Amino acid sequence: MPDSVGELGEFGLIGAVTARLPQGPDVLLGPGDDSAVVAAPDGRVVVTTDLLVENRHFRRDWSAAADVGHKAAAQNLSDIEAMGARPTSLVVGLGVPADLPVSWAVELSAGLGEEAALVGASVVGGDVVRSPLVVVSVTALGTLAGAAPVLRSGARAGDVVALCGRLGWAEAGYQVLSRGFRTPRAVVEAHRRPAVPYGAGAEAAGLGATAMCDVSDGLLGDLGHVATASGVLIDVSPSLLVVAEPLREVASALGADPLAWVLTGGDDNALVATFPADVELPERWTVIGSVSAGSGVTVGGAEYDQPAGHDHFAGS
Ligand SMILES: Nc1ncnc2c1ncn2[C@@H]1O[C@H](COP(=O)(O)OP(=O)(O)O)[C@@H](O)[C@H]1O
Ligand SMILES: Cc1ncc(C[n+]2csc(CCOP(=O)(O)OP(=O)(O)O)c2C)c(N)n1
Ligand SMILES: [Mg+2]
Repeated sequence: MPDSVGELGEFGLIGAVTARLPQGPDVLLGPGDDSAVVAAPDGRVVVTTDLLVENRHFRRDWSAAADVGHKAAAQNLSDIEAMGARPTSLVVGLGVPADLPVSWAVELSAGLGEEAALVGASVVGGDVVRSPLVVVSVTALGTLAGAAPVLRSGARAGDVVALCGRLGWAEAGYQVLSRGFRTPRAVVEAHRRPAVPYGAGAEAAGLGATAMCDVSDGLLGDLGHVATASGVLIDVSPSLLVVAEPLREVASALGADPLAWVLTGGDDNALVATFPADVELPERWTVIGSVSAGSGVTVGGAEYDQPAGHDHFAGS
């Protein structure tokens, strides 16, 4: 097989990336025709899209191709989870330079398929195009299986705020990678591949979550969207947040504040939801704050005076 995608050509590349994509039970027709066909017995489709651009979301010298595939899938699958839905399928728009090794594109595609398979979802189609940088545009479809979607707008005064998943890990990884280090491995891996708490979205919906979103830009920033959409004040209690040991270790080596990474670091794709106060939460959900009348997000009752999370156009 030729080494570069340019030598292989468009249709050779499509053949190579679709060769190893297992198809799950929701797929009626997978890759190969003009469109795919996916079952939606519920009569509604949950759909979301997120774009990953080389050097903005990942670097090829920091992440392997499979890591980028896992990340691109995870970032979209977590948005489906955040509606209280179950992901069923992904379609992938892939822009690649002509000199990209074929193996890189194939491993990226395999990473997408493997991450999707963690929730029983499948890559059902896509597109390839020549591009000066690697660009991965993923659209995810999901099903609510008869349930109501959990919106950002449903939080009510008196609710509790609960978190499922890790926060601050990817930011710690980004900080060490930015300084040319490759360890601690756990945080570097967290930057490369988010650990989405699959199934927790539908679980939260079943427990009566009133509002939910995934934390892609940073906890305070994303809770800000919930507070605004719901017309409430959300307070996060810093004493209820876990600052894991690897974060403390990295922060002390870099002279940084690990709590700031937990509060504002992006890329972890945890789920945060509000629930009526009498909810009984499974172990993987932790109460981290409360909802009251008012507006905005506070930390321990006080305004937070640093940027609340990632903004692609901040400082531009
Ligand atoms: N270019 C766009 N055209 C239409 N809707 C968009 C566009 N970009 C973002 N949105 C919508 O705005 C909302 C917020 O987007 P974003 O912050 O990217 O959400 P998320 O963090 O869940 O990916 C989403 O509902 C998204 O679909
Ligand atoms: C090379 C590199 N630089 C910086 C970052 C940090 N970063 C880039 S985008 C982002 C936030 C999440 O991405 P976005 O496109 O805003 O996703 P969405 O909120 O739409 O899901 C973060 C923390 C990174 N992951 N990789
Ligand atoms: Mg988005």
